Amino acid sequence: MKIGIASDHRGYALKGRIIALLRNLEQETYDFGPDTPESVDYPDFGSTVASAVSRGELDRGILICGTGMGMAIVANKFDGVLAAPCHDDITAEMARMHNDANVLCLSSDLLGDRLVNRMVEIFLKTDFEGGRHARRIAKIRQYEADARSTAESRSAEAQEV
Ligand SMILES: O=C(CO)[C@H](O)[C@H](O)[C@H](O)COP(=O)(O)O
Repeated sequence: MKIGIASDHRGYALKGRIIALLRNLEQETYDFGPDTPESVDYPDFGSTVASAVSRGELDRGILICGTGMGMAIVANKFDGVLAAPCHDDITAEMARMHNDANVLCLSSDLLGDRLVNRMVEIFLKTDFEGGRHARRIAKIRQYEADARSTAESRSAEAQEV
């Protein structure tokens, strides 16, 4: 699986540990930064992984900030991205089974290393259940398509001034 990972400064150390885990699991892993633990803004790094997932260049993304919430908020702005801030093995499993999440958002401040390892493995190996859940995801995709076509028609209406 092609997996992209990024963090902010708070998630920098955990990013390194997850990259080592992904390599052990023989996943094709791409580090989207940052390269140092200096303070950065999570939208700058979350957006790089989210846009690559949106373009179909990555199968999955993993984003880490202090709580996981900022990364989830930014990642969900990108078409086709279903980013889930998960807190334990159950939310990681449900994010895949029911929500077909393609981006896992983790908290560096609140989760222990063993739990994070378990969550990452669950996130990678759990299949989407489909069925009634596919109908619900299709509705979310429709909202994205509607927003896209509204934006496109507004820009088509724009007059030169
Ligand atoms: O986005 C967040 C809140 O959900 C993250 O926890 C960030 O890592 C945090 O806001 C960064 O804050 P800092 O005080 O600049 O370290």
